[in-house]
This record gives sequence, C-alpha cells and structure tokens, in this order.
Amino acid sequence: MDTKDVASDIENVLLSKEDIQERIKDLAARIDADYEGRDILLVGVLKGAVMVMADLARALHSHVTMDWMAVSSYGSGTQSSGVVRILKDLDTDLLGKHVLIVEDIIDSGLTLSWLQSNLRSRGPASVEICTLLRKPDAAKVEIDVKYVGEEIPNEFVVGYGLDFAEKYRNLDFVGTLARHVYE
Ligand SMILES: O=P(O)(O)OC[C@H]1O[C@H](OP(=O)(O)OP(=O)(O)O)[C@H](O)[C@@H]1O
Ligand SMILES: Nc1nc2[nH]cnc2c(=O)[nH]1
Repeated sequence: MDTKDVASDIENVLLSKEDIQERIKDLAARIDADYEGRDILLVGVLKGAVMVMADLARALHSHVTMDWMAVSSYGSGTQSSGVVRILKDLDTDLLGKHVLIVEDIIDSGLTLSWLQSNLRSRGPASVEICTLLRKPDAAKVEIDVKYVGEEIPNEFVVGYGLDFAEKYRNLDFVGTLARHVYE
C-alpha cells in the first residue's frame, strides 16, 4: 500500500518509500564495513521487523544467516512494561556467532534491553542492534544501539512493518495516524 491507498488515515509522512531505502542502504554499508566479511546472524524480532529484515538482508554484501524471535511485552495498554515473554525462540545456537538484532523501532527500549541481555547470556561472539527507527525522547532505559536509521519524534507511527491493531504493516512508508483512526 502507498500514500494514495490510505490518504485519509495518515496525518503526516515521516519517511517516504525512498527515504526508507536510503536509510537501509546506509545501514547496510556501515554494517558491511564493520563486520569485514565475517558471517552475521541476523535476528529479526517479529512481527514488525519483517520488512527491515527483508530489505537489509538484500542490501548487505556480507554473508548472513537469518533467524526470528517473537516476544511479548506485558504492560497496561500500549505501554511496554519491560517484562518480556518469549513466544517463539531462536532455532540457532548462538555460541561464537556474531549476532545482529534487527528491529523496526526502539521506543522505551525495554524490549531491546531485555532481549540484548538474554541473547548475550547464550555465549555469542558479539551482540549488536540495528533499528530503522528510534524515539530518543521515549527512552526509559539506556541501551547501546550501534545502528540507527532515523531518530523520530515521540509519536505513534505506522507502516513498513509497524501496525495499529495489526493493520498498516504493509504501507511502503512510515507515518503518523490521523486522529479519527484511533479515537
Ligand atoms: O522499545 P519498546 O517500547 O520496548 O518498543 C519496541 C517494540 O515494540 C514493537 O513491537 P510490538 O510489541 O509492537 O510487536 P510487533 O512487532 O509484533 O508489532 C517493536 O517492534 C519493538 O519490538
Ligand atoms: N506501531 C507502532 N508500534 C510501536 N511499538 C513501539 N512504538 C511503536 C510505534 O510508534 N508504533
């Protein structure tokens, strides 16, 4: 879906389709340079990271393997609480692997903070994080995120993997929702 398909639902486009592909290209170039030909295990966090994972993996020149985790963050309403339950664990043994967690967004940081320490406890050679979007003003915990595509304001966004009530994940851009959608 593009902007024309959902024009009345969207208040503001934050990243166009072209902007997103630029950010992905830049992230891939930095990752390729840092890993210098070492194999990388990309760990995508379902469901939001599906689009970033698919485009980032194809933009990389490094060899990668891919695995997926699904986690649920308990909280009241839309607030992440930091108490995380694994719904689907990795199939891969992380021992000695260079792990790169791939995310669509870091908001409070609570999910990633938990995930990073969980994966670090499994004996990998390294664990880094790559996210397309980050909301610095929403951070509740300090986490070291090596690869950030774009810092955005503290607003609820949809598109390119990000949902509202499971919809809008298939937008080819990232934007904020018009009030009538959620009120
Ligand atoms: O920094 P935090 O406040 O912890 O929020 C970030 C998390 O929220 C989103 O997932 P969500 O729980 O919406 O699940 P989904 O990917 O299945 O939509 C996103 O993909 C991160 O995993
Ligand atoms: N769709 C969506 N999911 C999120 N999870 C954490 N922050 C966000 C956000 O801004 N949008």
